[in-house]
Amino acid sequence: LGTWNYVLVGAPVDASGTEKAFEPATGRVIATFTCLGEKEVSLDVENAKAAFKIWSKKCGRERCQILLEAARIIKERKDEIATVETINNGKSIFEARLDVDTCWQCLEYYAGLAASMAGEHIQLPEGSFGYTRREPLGVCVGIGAWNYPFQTACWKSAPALACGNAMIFKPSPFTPVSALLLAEIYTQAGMPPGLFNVVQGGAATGQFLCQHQDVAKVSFTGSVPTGMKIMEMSAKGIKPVTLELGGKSPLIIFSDCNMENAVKRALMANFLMQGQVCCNGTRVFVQKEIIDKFTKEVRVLGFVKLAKEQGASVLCGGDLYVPEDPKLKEGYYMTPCILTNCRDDMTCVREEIFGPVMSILSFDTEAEVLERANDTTFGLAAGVFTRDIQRAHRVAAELQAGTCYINNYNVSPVELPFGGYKKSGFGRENGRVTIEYYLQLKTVCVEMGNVESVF
Ligand SMILES: NC(=O)c1ccc[n+]([C@@H]2O[C@H](COP(=O)([O-])OP(=O)(O)OC[C@H]3O[C@@H](n4cnc5c(N)ncnc54)[C@H](O)[C@@H]3O)[C@@H](O)[C@H]2O)c1
Ligand SMILES: O=CCc1c[nH]cn1
Repeated sequence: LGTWNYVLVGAPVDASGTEKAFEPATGRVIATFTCLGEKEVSLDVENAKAAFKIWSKKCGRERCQILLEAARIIKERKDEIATVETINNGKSIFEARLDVDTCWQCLEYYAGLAASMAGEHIQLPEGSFGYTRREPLGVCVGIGAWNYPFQTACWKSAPALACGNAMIFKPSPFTPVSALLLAEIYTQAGMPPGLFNVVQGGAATGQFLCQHQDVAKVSFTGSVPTGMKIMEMSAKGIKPVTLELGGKSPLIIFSDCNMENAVKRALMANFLMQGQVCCNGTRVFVQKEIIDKFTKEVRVLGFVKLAKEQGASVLCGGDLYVPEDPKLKEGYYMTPCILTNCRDDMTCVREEIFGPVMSILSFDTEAEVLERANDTTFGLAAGVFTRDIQRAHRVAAELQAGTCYINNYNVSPVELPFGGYKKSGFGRENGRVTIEYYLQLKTVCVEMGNVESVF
């Protein structure tokens, strides 16, 4: 790929230094970029405001057409986007391609909704009436984490743009590259310049964006500590905020489950994307009667899966791993780790590790496992494996999590809302409900007769 130097908005006038982006597989520097300062951020907001004026006047059908064209281009450029993502993020090309699929699907989905957004007509006495208009918020800011760089940019921008907003997106400084491809694609599809802008930088640049008086909303994906700061800054400006934060999600496996499915999905719930998925089911509660069988099977399948990927005999221990290929010697690797005999009070069970580490915990009864599963400050996701349909729904209803999976884990169809309970955040991405987070409601009250004064 060579080395890139991106300066996105004119010449930097008060930029706060540069950052380097790496290829985790080899450790090489693939991009150097300027972290934008307050003046560039303001210039970007001005550009976005100008674009918003044009875009917000378009009808839903017109916005739909442009989003559909962008979705088509993403499909056409799928391999290129996935390759960039793999180089910069380190995920496998197979997973990166799946991510890109979720992105064009997201654009298609919100394109479909764009044309159907409508208010209500309400009849009042004496022929008077009211109606509601669903209006965009203005310039929205999206701030992303590094684990799903292109997907996060799409999941935030598609509903925002479909609703008629502009968006300024700041990717993580670890993964600054693929969001630029999205900006290029949106422009190619026909969006006005400045409607979707990418701003590079770290915490300081993020703060300038959140604090800008003309920013109407912030949608943030990242860790709980940063989410708290974003919420504080947004509160000062009375700005609505969406927080998509971390988790430590429980996956409950009852003894009556289909063992093969439970084992396969427990692996997916922990080792997808090197374990760096926010909703991973890293606390695996297994009912006592089957814990020995489950532990044996999960290890066997783990060995097989890894052996296939790496072509070698594999450890299951969370050690640093140095590949034999000399090109990969400077990269960042560890072997997947399965911990058994865990207790609820252990740090590995309580805190988000954000790496390939599965903790297996034993339980006896449904009531007990529910109490233990919910005993966390997080509430992003949860899963249950059982053949008992009543129990499946009873448990899903009791789990304190924004997404509950029954007999599956770690699927994120764009049609279903995704987001957290408790400290895992609030607001949603995906699904019809997300348009509520990018629209404001105006009531128009219309008098058809004469009016009196009480004075
Ligand atoms: N719930 C979800 O949908 C979801 C999805 C992906 C990742 N995550 C979570 O993200 C975390 C990992 O991502 P990370 O390490 O990049 O998170 P992070 O909180 O360190 O950084 C996220 C983003 O915030 C920016 N940032 C940092 N400090 C800031 C500040 N003071 N003001 C404004 N912006 C600031 C960073 O530059 C980055 O772009 C994990 O906890 C993971 O669970 C959640
Ligand atoms: O990392 C969390 C976001 C996500 C979950 N599944 C796909 N993307």
